[in-house]
Amino acid sequence: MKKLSKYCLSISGPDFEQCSQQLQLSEFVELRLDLYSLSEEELVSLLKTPKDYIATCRIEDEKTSITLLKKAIELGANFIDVDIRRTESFINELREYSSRYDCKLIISYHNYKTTPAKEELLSIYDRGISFGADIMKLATFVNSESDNSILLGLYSICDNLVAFGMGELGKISRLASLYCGAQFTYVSASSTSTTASGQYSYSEMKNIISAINQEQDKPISLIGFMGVGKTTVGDAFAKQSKIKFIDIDQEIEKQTSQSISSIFETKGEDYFRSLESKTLQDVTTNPSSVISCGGGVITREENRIILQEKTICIWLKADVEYCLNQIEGNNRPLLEVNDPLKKAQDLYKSREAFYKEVSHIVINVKGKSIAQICKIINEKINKPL
Ligand SMILES: Nc1ncnc2c1ncn2[C@@H]1O[C@H](COP(=O)(O)OP(=O)(O)OP(=O)(O)O)[C@@H](O)[C@H]1O
Ligand SMILES: O=C(O)C1=C[C@@H](O)[C@@H](O)[C@H](O)C1
Ligand SMILES: [Mg+2]
Repeated sequence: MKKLSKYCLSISGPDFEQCSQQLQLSEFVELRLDLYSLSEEELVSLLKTPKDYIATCRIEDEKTSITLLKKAIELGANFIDVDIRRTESFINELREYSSRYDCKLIISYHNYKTTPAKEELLSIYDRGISFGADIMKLATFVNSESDNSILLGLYSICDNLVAFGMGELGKISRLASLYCGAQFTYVSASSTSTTASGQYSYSEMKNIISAINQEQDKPISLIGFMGVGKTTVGDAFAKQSKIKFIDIDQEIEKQTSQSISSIFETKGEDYFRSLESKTLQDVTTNPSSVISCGGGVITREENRIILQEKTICIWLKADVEYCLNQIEGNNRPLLEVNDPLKKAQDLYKSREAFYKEVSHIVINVKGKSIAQICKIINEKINKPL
């Protein structure tokens, strides 16, 4: 089956004109056959839509519902939605009929009053799957924040699940479900044409998700103490993700044709810090990149603001001994003193709070291979959509 849109627009109708108008808004829709008043001809025209759709019919009378859903299956429904409270023969007949076509079965459970306990929801889920559901849908009324946690927590245990809360308090779960593993979420054509309580409108949901994606479309920056692995991990992660790698120290060396040590020696730390700030400012405009920073980048406030606001900032964290051990034999200008361990400890102490303040993600790297660190980065920044 081709990839479906994540937003299933539930068409409220009720007449043909309204249905047709709402249908224009999305590539994936739910046709609520119980909500419309259509002529036979209009119904057939609707069911023949080239859009992807779920056919749902909540008319009590099982004979009428079966006739309508079978028609939808024949005319191109991608899914039919059947309530778990229907008789077994109803579910079996439709499962058998849909399997003859390219149509999947959603078995749905609704509770318009409350969200049952996790164990009860799991047993309903199991029952739906044992009836042959391709997707099990759980929609329950949310009366408290913990109800949202119950619903969203099911995603870590159940596959092929679409679970979300109804009502105002449950609204956020309709969005969050996409980030937990739901294949799609239901939206309405507008705030006045919802088919269930708490639905976002299609445009509202798209705007929120596009804002979240934009927020995630920032370069990744790696910060942390000298020798912790920023350059090595950054380079490896960029190669693996096929995105650009920029190392601020290397960038400065390229631009000045001078080594970092030599800049420190001839022009001093302040001069180096200004070059570092300018370079950071320039390179953070590239969204698809990994930027490895120098260990002291967070000492300037202007840099901290950039890292925090314009990048997804990852602190590679380890103790000073680990870091020094990694750079043994390599010169770092700030550590060319009589007692490098003491100097490094003092530097670390003065910087630790800044690393913490600026970073959005912290990774303890001690004892982890470069590949393991890259895997963790991938998991932590993974974009759901
Ligand atoms: N997780 C790791 N496992 C094994 N070796 C590592 C790991 N991380 C870094 N190294 C090694 O440690 C050394 C220092 O790493 P790297 O130069 O990437 O640190 P850095 O954080 O960029 O330091 P600086 O702030 O001084 O630029 C390198 O030789 C690198 O190969
Ligand atoms: O910790 C620091 O202040 C530094 C770290 C290195 O990456 C270089 O940027 C330079 O040695 C300064
Ligand atoms: Mg480095």
